[in-house]
Amino acid sequence: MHEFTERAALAKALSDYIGAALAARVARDGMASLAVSGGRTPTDFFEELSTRDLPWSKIAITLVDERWVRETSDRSNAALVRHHLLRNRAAGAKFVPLANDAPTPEAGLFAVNEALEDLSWPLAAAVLGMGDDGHTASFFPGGDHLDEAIDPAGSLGLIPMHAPAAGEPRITLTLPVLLAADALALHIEGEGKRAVLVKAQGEGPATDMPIRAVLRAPRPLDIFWAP
Ligand SMILES: O=C1O[C@H](COP(=O)(O)O)[C@@H](O)[C@H](O)[C@H]1O
Repeated sequence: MHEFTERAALAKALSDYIGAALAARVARDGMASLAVSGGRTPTDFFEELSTRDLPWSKIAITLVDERWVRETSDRSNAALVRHHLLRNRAAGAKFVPLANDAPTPEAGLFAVNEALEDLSWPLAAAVLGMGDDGHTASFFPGGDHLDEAIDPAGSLGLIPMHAPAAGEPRITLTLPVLLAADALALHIEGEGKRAVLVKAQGEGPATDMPIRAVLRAPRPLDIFWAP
């Protein structure tokens, strides 16, 4: 657990952490991939990371999950990445969105999977967020494909998700893909999210608070929190 008194300090430390993972993978393989979350939390982190001196032309960025909306929607995680991360030095990175013009995630799944083949796998780094209901990525309580998505031995890398609290249809990377990342971070801010984290660290089914599937995985998870 990395705790900060200021959100700006968190953004710098998380950028150091992710930047180191990306640089190490580029040094080893000549390329690296990063998956980031959407929502409201990552804006400051994205803007800080975008200024870092990294080999961006060798780095591909995708999302951990996406709402199945057009990029003109203010709900689009891809739009958030384009506005706040793919700028400054990071403007040279390749971006592979998780949504396309198909009417549903099921209809668009094949094309997204094909586009993701351009990334280098496993991910060098993944940054997760967490909702107040304990969802992470689009692993929502009550999700129609939740069991498959959080199966650590599952064979799928990308899966559609429909859930009562999700707002719109979703598409998400699955747990095994996220757990395979060289560096895995959970980025949360505010006292409310900290209380949700403490609750998730207690007992109970992972399907009630799907972040538990990550917290209980046998691999390191770096949690970044600021008030
Ligand atoms: O819907 C989503 O929510 C979570 C949490 O978002 P936040 O607004 O509470 O930061 C996010 O991690 C996920 O990527 C997004 O699709």
